[in-house]
Amino acid sequence: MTQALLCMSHSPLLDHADPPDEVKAAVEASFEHARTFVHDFAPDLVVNFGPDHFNGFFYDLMPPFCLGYRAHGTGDYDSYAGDLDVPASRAEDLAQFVIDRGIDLAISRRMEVDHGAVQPMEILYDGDAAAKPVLPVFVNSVARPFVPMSRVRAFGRAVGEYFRAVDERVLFIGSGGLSHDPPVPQFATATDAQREFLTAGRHPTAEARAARQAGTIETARKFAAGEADIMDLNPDWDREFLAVCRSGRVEGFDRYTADEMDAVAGHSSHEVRTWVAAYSALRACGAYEVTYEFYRPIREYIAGFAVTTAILNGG
Ligand SMILES: O=C(O)/C=C/c1cccc(O)c1O
Ligand SMILES: [Fe+2]
Repeated sequence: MTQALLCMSHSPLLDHADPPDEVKAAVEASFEHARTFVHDFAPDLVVNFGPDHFNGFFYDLMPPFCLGYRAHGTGDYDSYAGDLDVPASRAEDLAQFVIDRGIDLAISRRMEVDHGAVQPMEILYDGDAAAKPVLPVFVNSVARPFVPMSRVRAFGRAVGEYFRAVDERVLFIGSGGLSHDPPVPQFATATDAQREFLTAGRHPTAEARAARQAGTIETARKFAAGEADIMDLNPDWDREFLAVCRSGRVEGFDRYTADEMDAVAGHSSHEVRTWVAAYSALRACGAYEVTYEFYRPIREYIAGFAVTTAILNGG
């Protein structure tokens, strides 16, 4: 009975942008480290805290957290398109446990997950996000209103408490960029057409999907060339966030507020909520130590890009 953690940034631009060779090599080395860590740990089960970018979750019904009893990859940006291997009765059991602890967790019997959720599993398992049994956990990271970070922490803690006494090797994954501000529309500033998409844009046409993706790819190209009008990455903010992860004092996450994150780290910096949930889950299992940390601000990927691993002390 043991637990471990892998938190990493994702970017749909990994295969659609061309950073300098040295950057690509450094990122690939961090992925190789993650693979070795996870393969050595050999999890029986993965708990995957992931965001969504208006591919699976829309404003017609937007929960702060949702556990999938079944899940299917949307295949956006050529990401994994297929069913995940979700142990449904396990998911039902976890949901009841978490709800009994006062967390209003939503559930889905037909969840759709996008690149943000599946990319770590794809990187770990040679493109196969169904390679391991996984409990897919959506953490709202792009669509206001956001719950306070203390609630994300409480949610992660409840998930961790469930696994503390379980006789299995459990890997908590958190998937999200640190500071970044990709061109995902905000409801408050969106056009009517964008608002309709944000509310009910599920299953777009191939043309609509291609246009969206081409827009992001072009923004990334311009951002790397210093020509895009999106907010810059914030390496200082990223390093401070990583320091809280490293400290083991997960209460330190509570000081992050949505308004300040938007202002200094970009509208998608909320993806660190997946990290907060994952680190809080691990902390609920015991004191931990961060065993690996990689960080680069990478404009080509529109991401403060980090990879960390952690194990329980003495683990
Ligand atoms: O969903 C999109 O169109 C863009 C997503 C994106 C871009 C850059 C970094 C990320 O973490 C993303 O999810
Ligand atoms: Fe993302």
